[in-house]
Amino acid sequence: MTEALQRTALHAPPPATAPEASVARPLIRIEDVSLTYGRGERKVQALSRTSLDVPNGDFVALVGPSGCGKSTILKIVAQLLSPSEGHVFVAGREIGAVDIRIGMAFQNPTLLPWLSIRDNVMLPLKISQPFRSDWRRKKNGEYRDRADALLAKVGLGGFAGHYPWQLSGGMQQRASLCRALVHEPTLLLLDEPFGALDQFTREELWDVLQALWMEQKPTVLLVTHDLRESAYLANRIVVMSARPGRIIVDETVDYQRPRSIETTFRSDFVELNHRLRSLIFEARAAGSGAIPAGVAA
Ligand SMILES: Nc1ncnc2c1ncn2[C@@H]1O[C@H](COP(=O)(O)OP(=O)(O)OP(=O)(O)O)[C@@H](O)[C@H]1O
Repeated sequence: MTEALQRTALHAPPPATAPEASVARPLIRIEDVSLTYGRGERKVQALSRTSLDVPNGDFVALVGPSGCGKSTILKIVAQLLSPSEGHVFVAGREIGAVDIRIGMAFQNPTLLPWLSIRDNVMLPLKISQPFRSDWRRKKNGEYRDRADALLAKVGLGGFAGHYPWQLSGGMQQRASLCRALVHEPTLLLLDEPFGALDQFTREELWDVLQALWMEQKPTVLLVTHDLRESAYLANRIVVMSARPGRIIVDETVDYQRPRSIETTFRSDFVELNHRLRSLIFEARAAGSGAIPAGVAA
């Protein structure tokens, strides 16, 4: 077993039969989930018996080799895809049985070009309950104030009336974070939200996201290729094997918050990054879903 692997906590999901009263129920439980895209010769197995528990308010980063199924996990949790096998539970009930508010942000800010930044940010209030019922009554008052307050928090106070094309990529991504959080979601799904930004803008947005998370405390699943980003932002970093992906390592990150760029210069932060890097390197080399040498099944 490599030193990197020996030092890393292994993921061990609690048994499905654990008595509810004695175990804090996770907000999200992914249990033995497999997913295969397509059929016949075009079949691609993206996930293989993946299990993950995410407690309410946790901040979990998913990292792993390209194509290992990270975005597929987000899509399953967002109910855009159904698992081929296994189960997903939300607040203890099969996914779909409970309505929870979800916020999402992607690498591409996906703002609607014909709407102002404020109107883009207010969209979730227009389309999701319980806000939708009050849309007509509150859109020019409470909802507008809520969007403006959030925009001010991320440094876009003077840009509410601008259109997306009048903003830089980093500013658009700030607006997209506001849109993901304006309806105070229980669950925030982030798929490489800063992947297209330069390093300095990206680091600024880590701070923005950290501050918003500390204030609202949504449960976050963040997919990222940036290991520094995962260690800066998350409470836990979950490492996946190469496709078909499964979780091979679940590492706790307990740096005090708020973290700052100075945190990233600490020797233990740098060491953690090296360790994650070598894990992913080994997972890539193992390929075909094989578990890197030394990692217990
Ligand atoms: N709609 C689809 N149809 C067929 N195969 C798909 C589809 N979506 C994803 N895949 C395949 O499933 C595997 C997992 O894809 P996924 O996007 O979840 O990986 P990922 O870990 O997020 O990748 P990356 O890090 O490169 O963004 C990949 O091999 C991908 O090619």
